[in-house]
Amino acid sequence: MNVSRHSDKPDLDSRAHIESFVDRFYQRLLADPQLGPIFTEVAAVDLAVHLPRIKDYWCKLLLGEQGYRRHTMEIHRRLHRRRPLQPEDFERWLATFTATVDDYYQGQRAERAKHLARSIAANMQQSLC
Ligand code: HEM
Repeated sequence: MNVSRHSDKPDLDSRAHIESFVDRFYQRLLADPQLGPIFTEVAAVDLAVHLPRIKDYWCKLLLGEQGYRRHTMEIHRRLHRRRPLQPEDFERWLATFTATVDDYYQGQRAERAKHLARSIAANMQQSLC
C-alpha cells in the first residue's frame, strides 16, 4: 500500500473536492464513445440539473450530508428500459470512476468512494441485468 506522507493529492473529504471530482468524472463519461451517448442522447440530461444531483449524492455517501433524496435505482430501471445497460457499460462506468479518483485523489474517503461505487454498481447490475 502507498503510505506516502508527501502526496499532493487531496482526499474526497469536502464538498469542494467532491464537486471537482464529479466535474472531472463527467468530463470523461460524456467524452466516452460508449457511455457518452447514454447521457446526451438516451437520457438527454440537462447538466445544470443533473450535475448538482450527482454532487449531492456523493456528498451524502461520503460526508453524510442529507441533500440527496431520490430513487436512484428506479431512475436507472427506467433508463434500462429505454437502453438496456449491459455488463460492459457497468465495467466502463466503474473503470472511469476509479481512474478519475486515482488520478486526482488519495486517502480514506477516496478509497471509500471506489468501494461504494463498486458495490452499488454490482447491486445495480445484478438487479437490472
Ligand atoms: C452502466 C452504468 C451507468 C450508466 C450508463 C448510468 C447512466 C446514468 C444516466 C443516463 C443518468 C440520468 C438519468 C435521467 O436523468 O433520466 C444517471 C443518473 C444517476 N446515476 Fe447513473 N449510470 C450508471 C451507473 C451508476 C452507478 C453505479 C451509480 C452510483 C454509484 C449511479 C448514480 C447515479 C445518480 C446518483 C444519478 C442521478 C439520479 C437522479 O436524477 O437523482 N449511476 N445515470
